[in-house]
Amino acid sequence: MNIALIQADIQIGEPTANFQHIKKLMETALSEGQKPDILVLPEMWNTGYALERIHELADPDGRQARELLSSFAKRHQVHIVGGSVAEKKNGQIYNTMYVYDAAGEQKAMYSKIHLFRLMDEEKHLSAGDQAVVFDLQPGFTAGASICYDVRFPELSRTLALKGAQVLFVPAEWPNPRLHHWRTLLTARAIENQMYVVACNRVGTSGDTTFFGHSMIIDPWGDIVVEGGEEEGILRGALNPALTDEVRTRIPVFEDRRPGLYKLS
Ligand SMILES: O=C(O)CCC(=O)C(=O)O
Repeated sequence: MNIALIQADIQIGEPTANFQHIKKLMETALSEGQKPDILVLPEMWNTGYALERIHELADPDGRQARELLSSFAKRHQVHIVGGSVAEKKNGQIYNTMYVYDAAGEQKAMYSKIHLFRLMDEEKHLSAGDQAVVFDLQPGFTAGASICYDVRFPELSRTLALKGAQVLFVPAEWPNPRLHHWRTLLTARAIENQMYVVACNRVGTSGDTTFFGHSMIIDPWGDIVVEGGEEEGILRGALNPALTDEVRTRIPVFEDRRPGLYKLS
């Protein structure tokens, strides 16, 4: 399965410009190079972290994002793991991922479970309350997570136990924590013997800079591809058989001792 990661710059508080920009980058991903089976977008690509104005800027019921992703997926027959957008639902704001299949049907929806206090997310957003997996193709299951979620091994392990063979991680992960980004993503891949597909933004918002370094890591922990710090499309491929191969070689899931992992 060929994947294209859209490592985009995002303009803070400018949803109209961001919608146009993301659409253009998705078109570029399809018009250049090998046609991808899956497009992946970064976190909060509609508004950026314009949290002070998020009630006014967020997409009501994610309608505009869903319309774009669904019609684009159908027209170009490509799966889209739609990063995440600020979505307004019942008066609350969520950081929500939508996933579409190549027929333009919504396959999954996931709202970020762990809100990032260092950026005051919890003051402005509401947290999701469900761990979500979805099938990319029959027999190849994916797990959803967003940015800060990757610091919680409990979530990725739960997704792996629910069948995930690949973990998607759209992000707005800034400097100076490149070391954490690389290490945590690699650890999640190795410990769960799954692909990790992480799409980070680039550019600057106020005095925060985002370093990109989107990456695909295989179930053995090797980096398949890693981006630089510029905007662009990053391409790589997933081999669904590799997860089973690695899990057979070192049978971590058979060797777990869940009965001993309790606090009391
Ligand atoms: O955990 C981190 O260092 C970055 C997390 C983050 O920026 C986010 O969740 O938006």
